Amino acid sequence: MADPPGTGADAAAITAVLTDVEGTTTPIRFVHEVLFPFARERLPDFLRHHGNDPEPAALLAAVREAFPETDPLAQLLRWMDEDNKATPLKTLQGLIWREGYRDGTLKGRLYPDVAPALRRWTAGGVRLACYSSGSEDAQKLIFGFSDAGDLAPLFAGFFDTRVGAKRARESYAHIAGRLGQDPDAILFLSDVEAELDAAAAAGLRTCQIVRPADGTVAGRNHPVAADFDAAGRLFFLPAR
Ligand SMILES: CSCCC(=O)C(=O)COP(=O)(O)O
Ligand SMILES: [Mg+2]
Repeated sequence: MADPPGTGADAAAITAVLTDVEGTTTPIRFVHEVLFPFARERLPDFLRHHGNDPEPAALLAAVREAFPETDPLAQLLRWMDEDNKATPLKTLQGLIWREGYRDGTLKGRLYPDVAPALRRWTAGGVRLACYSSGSEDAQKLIFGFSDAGDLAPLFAGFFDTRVGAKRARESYAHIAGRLGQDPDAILFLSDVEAELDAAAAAGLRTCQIVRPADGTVAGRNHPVAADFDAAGRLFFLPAR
């Protein structure tokens, strides 16, 4: 049987892996049942205590500018209800999670295949980067305070919605430029087909991670792997 497109021994070597978080490295339930409620519960108190600190104040100003008629706290809570990926909300969530990771209340949850694969791939010379709607800080925290130890030093880059939307081709072209890699030497791993379509349109190689525990449905347009071990085998990533 033919190899799926972009895979197989004759395909160009992968020199960088770009990974999504929710549904790819991390169970969707952890994000929606632990991280999001944690930030929602603490948001009013956080703004009371830190609303005048420079970073939160600038984020509140951005919310006010976008919705001058609405109380910023109400707008942030509405975005949370909608799982809206608005940059000020995602940045504030990261600031609130930081307190939880640092005081030991939160620990970043990763699927068990993720940390060993990331260690193998980077030890074998592959550059690793993350692209999530969660803020750059939130990404550093989930990998830095993960249940498999501090994995943040394995990453050469963290990218969030400030580079653009995850379903936009231009975002992936921008990330390839920032990583200094040819797009077709970068493998993007995600559970979401629309994100993979955008990455493929920018010339990146793609693999859909279809985690049974997350109920991900396999699409038709991209090679599919059930976990990082299978993705590594499909794309000849370093195996030891
Ligand atoms: C970086 S951990 C928090 C993830 C998050 O806030 C989120 O919205 C999930 O977005 P993703 O792009 O990783 O699906
Ligand atoms: Mg995802």
